[in-house]
Amino acid sequence: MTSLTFGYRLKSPGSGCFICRKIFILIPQKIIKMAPFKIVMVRHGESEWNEKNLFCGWYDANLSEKGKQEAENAGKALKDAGYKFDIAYTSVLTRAQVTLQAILKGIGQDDLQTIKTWRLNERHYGGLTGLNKAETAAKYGDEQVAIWRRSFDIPPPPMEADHAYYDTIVKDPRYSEGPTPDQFPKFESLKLTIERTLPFWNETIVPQIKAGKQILIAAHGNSLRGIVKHLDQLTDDQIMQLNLPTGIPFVYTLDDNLKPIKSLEFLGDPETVKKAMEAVAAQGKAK
Ligand SMILES: O=C(O)[C@H](O)COP(=O)(O)O
Repeated sequence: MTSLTFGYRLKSPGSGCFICRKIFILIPQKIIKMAPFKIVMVRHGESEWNEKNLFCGWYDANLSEKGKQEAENAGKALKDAGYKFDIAYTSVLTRAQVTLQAILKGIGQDDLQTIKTWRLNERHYGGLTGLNKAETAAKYGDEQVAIWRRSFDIPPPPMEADHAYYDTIVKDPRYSEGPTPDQFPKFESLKLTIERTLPFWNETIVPQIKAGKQILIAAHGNSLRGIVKHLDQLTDDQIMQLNLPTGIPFVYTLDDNLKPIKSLEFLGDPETVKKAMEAVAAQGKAK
């Protein structure tokens, strides 16, 4: 059944009152209008490796104490704004999943259907994984680190088989169902990240949006930057400027063609969001 929806919907189609259900049934298909759609995304809370300022990528860092608090706050912000979801998507990495669980607990939806996929993982930081970002900038220069962190298509150096975290990542059983060995990255630029995130967005998430589902995605700084670039059709230069803060949910309002009517609306005080974004940008500068 399809619902007639203008503005923000708090319940899934058909879950409303008897009269509303009747209206859904009686409205002829051709005048049914679904848009605007809303989708909520959130970067995980601060991880223990964010706290230590280490390139993390596919290393499975836990949330720091601050990150757990951020995740709880994100749940509170969504609860206060009245959000309920029909389905959630996250990566296979702990920091995103724990953030999602804290949010779902906060909004009273602990048991929400959740899909986990490696395609929403953080970008793979290759040979930089485990290095301190400020120390790397001191060694190679702020400019080089900015290129590694934020250029669209220049990747970091590969993670070779003798890298300290190679086995931990490549042999991790969570990847037994994918990526396949030839898909398994040794490094990723944002461009490469988008190449594995976008098929999941298009094939799995888009049909759910179009079906009128309320969706929450808890993922990572760069997998989400890829989705933002795609939605807002940002140029390769424009996306370089975007730094997503940890643990602050943001909302996209999309039209029938899934073009943004409103982009990146953070559920947070603008000054706090601005400072958090600046702090992320500054992580790659030598002290
Ligand atoms: O993987 C990481 O190190 C971070 O989660 C994202 O890092 P970045 O902001 O340096 O791209």
